[in-house]
Amino acid sequence: SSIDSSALCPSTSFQIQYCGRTLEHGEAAFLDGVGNELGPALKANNTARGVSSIWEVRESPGKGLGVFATTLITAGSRVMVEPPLFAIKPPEFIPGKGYEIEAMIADVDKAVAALSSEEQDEFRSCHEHRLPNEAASEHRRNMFIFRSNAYTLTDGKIAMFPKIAKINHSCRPNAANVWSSVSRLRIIWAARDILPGEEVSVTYAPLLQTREDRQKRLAQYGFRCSCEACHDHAHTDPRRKQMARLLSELEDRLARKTSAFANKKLLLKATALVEMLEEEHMMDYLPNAYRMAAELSFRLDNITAAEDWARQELRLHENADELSSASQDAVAFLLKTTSAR
Ligand SMILES: C[S@@+](CC[C@H](N)C(=O)[O-])C[C@H]1O[C@@H](n2cnc3c(N)ncnc32)[C@H](O)[C@@H]1O
Repeated sequence: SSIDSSALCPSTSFQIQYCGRTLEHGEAAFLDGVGNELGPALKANNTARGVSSIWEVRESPGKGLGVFATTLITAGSRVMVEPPLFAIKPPEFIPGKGYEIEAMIADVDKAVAALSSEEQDEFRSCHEHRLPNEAASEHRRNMFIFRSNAYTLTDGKIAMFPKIAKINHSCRPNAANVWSSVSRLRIIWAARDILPGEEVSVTYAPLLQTREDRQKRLAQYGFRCSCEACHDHAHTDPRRKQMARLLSELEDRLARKTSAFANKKLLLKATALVEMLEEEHMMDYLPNAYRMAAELSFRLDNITAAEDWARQELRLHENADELSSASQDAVAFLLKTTSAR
């Protein structure tokens, strides 16, 4: 049997950060050193050891376990920060077919065997989804757990984040899920205020798709999403299609030279896209939309507007990690804009 690569990547693949990391190793010793590298905000919320004053893991009706806020988690603040427990290099990915499970089983078993017994317990506490034709035996259990929870990395490796793996999916998630290749940490931050008792959610599928397409992807995890965006699909599907259309048109046009006339029209579209994304707190797409509005303003010689948009982009990247390459890239853009004054 084989796995579709997307099944190992419970999130959209926006830009460099999403589902992607330049992972080298997942060392537990790194956990304690995290705070120093990432600054005071992260130190306060560093939950890598799973001891948190701001969230707890408990039963989520119909979803198995889930992560719940125990206090108000304000928009923009970090919910969870975790280094990889381990990562493996998968066999070759065959387009349209996926990875050969058989070829991965030994590597996953070996990686799990190398963990401490505490870490093995943590790994085995993660959800295991098997397809109906996959026998209920101990054999391959590690592989099934891995497949149900791990994230694909940009360097081709696949990694396990057992605490973050307890977060359930929503097509209107309240948290953003970002990999910082610089800090080698996966960071979950609040896309909007998360109220005490509210479940924390991330997305396992690209959000700018119709309900039907999202459900197809989510079926790989053995559930059917019943979030409010899915319920309300008559309204959300056309909006998400419209956002996807705007995004692809803007990306396409901005990759080329544009006239001032075109820039004015495109800027209106970028602003409309930003508004729709902001309404739904879609943090996977917003930084890109802000950047496009900034770039168009810049092309139109409106430096003040370009700076404003660029600052909005930077703020979102910094919510995750001010040291990330995305933050640094946004700073570079802002500097370029400012020096054009
Ligand atoms: C990465 S795990 C999330 C944590 C999991 N609930 C647990 O008990 O460990 C993914 C699994 O959680 C469940 N799940 C996640 N989001 C869900 C949702 N929106 N509705 C129903 N089940 C969901 C599915 O069983 C899925 O295979």
